[in-house]
Amino acid sequence: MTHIAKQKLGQLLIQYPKPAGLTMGYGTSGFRARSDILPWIMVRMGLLASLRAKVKKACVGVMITASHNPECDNGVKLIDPMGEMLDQSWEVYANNLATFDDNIDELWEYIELLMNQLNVQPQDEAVIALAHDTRQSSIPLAYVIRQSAQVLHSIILDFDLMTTPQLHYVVRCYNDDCSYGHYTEAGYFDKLCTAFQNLIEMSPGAQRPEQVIVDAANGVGAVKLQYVAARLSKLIHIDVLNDGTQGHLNDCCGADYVKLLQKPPAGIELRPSLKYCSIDGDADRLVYFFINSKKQFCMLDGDRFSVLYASFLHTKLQQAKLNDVKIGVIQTAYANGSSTDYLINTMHVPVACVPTGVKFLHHKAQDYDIGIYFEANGHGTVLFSDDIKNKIKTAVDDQSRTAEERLAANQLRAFINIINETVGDAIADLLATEAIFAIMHLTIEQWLQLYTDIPQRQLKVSVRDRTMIQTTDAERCCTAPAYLQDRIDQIVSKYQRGRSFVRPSGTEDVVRVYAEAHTQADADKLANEVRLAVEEFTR
Ligand SMILES: CC(=O)N[C@H]1[C@@H](OP(=O)(O)O)O[C@H](CO)[C@@H](O)[C@@H]1O
Ligand SMILES: [Mg+2]
Repeated sequence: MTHIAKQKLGQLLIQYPKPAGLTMGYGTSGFRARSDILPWIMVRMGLLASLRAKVKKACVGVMITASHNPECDNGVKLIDPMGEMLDQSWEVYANNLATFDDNIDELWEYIELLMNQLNVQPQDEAVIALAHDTRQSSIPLAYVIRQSAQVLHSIILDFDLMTTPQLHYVVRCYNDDCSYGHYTEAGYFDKLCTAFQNLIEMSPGAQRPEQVIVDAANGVGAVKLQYVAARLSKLIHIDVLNDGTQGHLNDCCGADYVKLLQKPPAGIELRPSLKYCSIDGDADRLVYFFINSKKQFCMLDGDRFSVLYASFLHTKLQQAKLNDVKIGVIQTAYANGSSTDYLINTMHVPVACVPTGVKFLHHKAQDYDIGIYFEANGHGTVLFSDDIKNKIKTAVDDQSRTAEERLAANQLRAFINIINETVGDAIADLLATEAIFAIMHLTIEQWLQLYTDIPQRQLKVSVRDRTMIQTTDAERCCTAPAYLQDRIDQIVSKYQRGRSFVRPSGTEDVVRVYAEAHTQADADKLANEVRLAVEEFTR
């Protein structure tokens, strides 16, 4: 049996050779690169997913996507049984597997060593949930995963075309005996749409949600949103633009484009008093935007969702008389300084700062009864502890409570069911936000007015070797190259409300520069000065 498995793997190594001299690492969001150089890494990841599933005796997910990257790129990320990102300790195995060339004896020896260490057998059961985005390269890459996972006798559940958060959701449901929902796409839509409808219908005086126009980045989210739009058409008017019928994936559109360039997607003429959103290529990010009466472009990013959700949840907890609930917001260094200030000093909500990457935010959010996490780019969700879920459920059924208290508890329960707790989910976040607008009678302008962003600028710098840049303190302080941080401090000190940091990207071959200052001109100037310093120190 082992002999046949080794032989099959040997054939895959010949069929999908590793390009000479190529090194790759499991970054912020798995492996990502130009799609034509990826098949060999899929061979390794099919094996890794199988081993993980055997060890956990549970289904694990494999998602083929490069999210907001250009269409020519692709990538692969693994999903752990509870719908979380792959445990960090396993990134080491991913990286080790990626170092092997196409020598079958050496690779097989390592696989056997791992199986020994992990105490699993090739014939142990393994179930892998596989899905992909709309990229042309995705289906062939998913096929390589399938072939390689079968070497170790894995069973493949093929979910075909899905958003990343949908796959996280179905993996969780499959392993959770469906207590989180049914492990199908229909189950996913059912849970979210029913909860949205319940929340609106149970809330007296809720306004009918206003029309929302969504730029779907020409990606997988377009198809899925169209389904939601049709299903909820009596309650909310969702229009989908950039639906993939004409433009290219993420090309001058999508959440990353809008957030980074702080302008609307190309070709969309914004009309006053309408509200717009952009999602990204795998539909796990969301940003809102509109044009104000002065014809200025206004954008609401991930930081704004944290504030909105914290405020809604806080209000409902108070109305439900559920006290002593530990709410916290988790941000990264990219969060606008004004949002952090508003959360801490106006809303009195504790804020934690962690390194970039959803895995860090998600992990930290588990420390709270209600942990709200968002990256500034619009990726985020809310985690509710079992304890708070039980308290809310008990409050709903508690006849000794007033009708108002029970209603608030019921609204919380419906809100929890809209949210995809496994990972940030653009569709879930859109429905949650629209429900809050309707219940709280809030307009997008009022949401924006809660605080004023400090002007900011992000730049990408191409350097010889981005790993020369090392950081600490949730990436806010640079430890290498020596004296670069001193230089940054010196530059920042010249600017009113200045703040800046640099870090190597985990998904692109660039160093990212972030800068904030009192005016946009100053933020641009500060970012540029820091860029020059990075170039000088990495020459
Ligand atoms: C500044 C920024 O937005 N960085 C993004 C980006 O990571 P980088 O490591 O910065 O390339 O892609 C990640 C995956 O989508 C996302 O988690 C992260 O927030
Ligand atoms: Mg994404």
